[in-house]
Amino acid sequence: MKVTVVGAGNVGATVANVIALKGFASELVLLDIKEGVSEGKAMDMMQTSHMMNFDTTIVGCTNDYSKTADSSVVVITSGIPRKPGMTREQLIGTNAGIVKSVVDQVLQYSPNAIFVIISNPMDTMTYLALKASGVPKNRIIGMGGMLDSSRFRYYLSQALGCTPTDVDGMVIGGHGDKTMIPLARFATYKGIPVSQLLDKETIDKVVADTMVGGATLTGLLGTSAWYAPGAAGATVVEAIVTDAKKLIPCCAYLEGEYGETDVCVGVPVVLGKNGIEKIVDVKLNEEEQKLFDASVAAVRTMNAALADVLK
Ligand SMILES: NC(=O)C1=CN([C@@H]2O[C@H](COP(=O)(O)OP(=O)(O)OC[C@H]3O[C@@H](n4cnc5c(N)ncnc54)[C@H](O)[C@@H]3O)[C@@H](O)[C@H]2O)C=CC1
Ligand SMILES: O=C([O-])CC(=O)C(=O)O
Repeated sequence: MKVTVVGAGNVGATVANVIALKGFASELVLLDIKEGVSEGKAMDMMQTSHMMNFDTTIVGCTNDYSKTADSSVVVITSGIPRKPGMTREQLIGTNAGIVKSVVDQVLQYSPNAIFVIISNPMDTMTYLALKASGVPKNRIIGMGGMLDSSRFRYYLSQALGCTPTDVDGMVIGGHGDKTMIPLARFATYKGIPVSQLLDKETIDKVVADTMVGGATLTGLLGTSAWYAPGAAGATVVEAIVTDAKKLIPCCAYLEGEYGETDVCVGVPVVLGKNGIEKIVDVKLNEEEQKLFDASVAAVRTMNAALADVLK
């Protein structure tokens, strides 16, 4: 299957590299507007193929959408990242125009593509991609929850003194410093509820650290993170391309689920060859539902800023 990644910066190049290493795509196209960068990164990755044992053909191109024709999945990472002290929401002014123009151009050559939106503010960019394109809702997926859940598992493992692979946990809601909802009530260590192993104060700190996980890395790196975001993007693509029916929290368009309509926000979904094949409506308790409603309200406020782009 052919996969395209638009934006060959930190996140896009990492998504591409992890997809190649995983070996599930036959062809991978990397596209950027910066002359030569995609071509150079594609060539550099291809020169690792015999060492890393993958057979994916990676092609780089400078803004040539004909090379992306007939892609099954298109990942959008184009746009600016935040700098220390900024919120993701502050990127909307620049990124909305970029994301809309990329979606339009992709559709000219891949009318049946499934989109995975990564550019920030991701929930609003996902809503924009859906509204601007008219593509059915199952084919527009925002990536945030996979990454946030992975960070949640990491912080839980640090608190438990174990490996993150022994921990399960999910983050829903918006992909923002204040809108994320790590579902501590459902988090487990090898099936044991973490509430039996960690005190409330420790769990509260894990939740707070998870919510600002991206901001913490931005403070350390001077730009936002890419290894975990890249791996998370590739994991979402893998579930679609391999028709894996995996349950992964993703940003999805809601039409009544969780009591919300006309908004894209993070919820657990089943991913397969049709993109979002099912939204799993988890029974939230009163406190979690309140957090979810507040998260959706914040995302809606952000979406209102799209009025001009969507005209
Ligand atoms: N949803 C999520 O979980 C995450 C989202 N992000 C977001 O992903 C985006 C990319 O981040 P980075 O890769 O770190 O930034 P970056 O600056 O390293 O790369 C962005 C790339 O997009 C390219 N670009 C800009 N306009 C373009 C256009 N019209 N067409 C094609 N390419 C274009 C740039 O030339 C650049 O190479 C940011 O908006 C960031 O906030 C980052 C991490 C996680
Ligand atoms: O923090 C950022 O701006 C980038 C991002 O979405 C993340 O790493 O979670």
